[in-house]
Amino acid sequence: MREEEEEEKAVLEQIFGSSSEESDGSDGYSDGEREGEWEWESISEVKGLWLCPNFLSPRHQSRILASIQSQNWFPSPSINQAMRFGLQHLPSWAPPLAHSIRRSIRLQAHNPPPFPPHILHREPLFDQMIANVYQPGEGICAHVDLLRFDDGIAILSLESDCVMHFTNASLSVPVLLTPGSLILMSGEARYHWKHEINRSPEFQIWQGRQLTQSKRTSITLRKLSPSTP
Ligand SMILES: O=C(O)CCC(=O)C(=O)O
Ligand SMILES: [Fe+2]
Repeated sequence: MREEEEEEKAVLEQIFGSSSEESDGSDGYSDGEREGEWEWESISEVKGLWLCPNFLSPRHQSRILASIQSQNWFPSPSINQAMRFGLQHLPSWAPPLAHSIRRSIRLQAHNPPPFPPHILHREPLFDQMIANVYQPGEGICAHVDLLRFDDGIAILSLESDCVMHFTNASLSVPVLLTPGSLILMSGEARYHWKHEINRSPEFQIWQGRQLTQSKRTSITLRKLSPSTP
């Protein structure tokens, strides 16, 4: 095994556990420890929006955060975003994460599934990543992701709870994003609804409860549109 491959394997094992520990033995890496926790919920008001509240264990969340820190993606408070384009430039934990997303969807018999088959089976599932860091009070304005990105977007939340609102012309639908949760957007949710996080008050309210704000990190995984030059 080449040196880089060994290094890669070590990083993956550090983040996701060794394959002998957690592999199902059939299709490579599997986040075996988590499989019982994966429950996909459809957000019924927003077609194409799905939430898996316990996607990543606290241990796996910490390992991803430690990897981000060790690679110094955010060397100063003024830098709050890191982007990677191209499969070969994604962090080593991103492909296993994509694999787990696929596996979690295949394991559940939802109809329609959280990602439609043409997205679920594309290769690669994602080739672009953006990591965002939000300090307390910071969020993101209502937007639809750029069309240079294809359908089928995943957002992993880390460190702090927040409420994300999905809005269209007449409705605003709040969704609680807890650390370790993952949302998937496709179709209408991706193209016809805006998403936004307003943390400008010192707290957000979820079902009458105040959510304490602290630093939040999110990882958005997308696929570049085929037409992108
Ligand atoms: O931080 C988030 O959860 C959302 C990020 C987002 O919407 C984006 O990067 O387009
Ligand atoms: Fe977005």
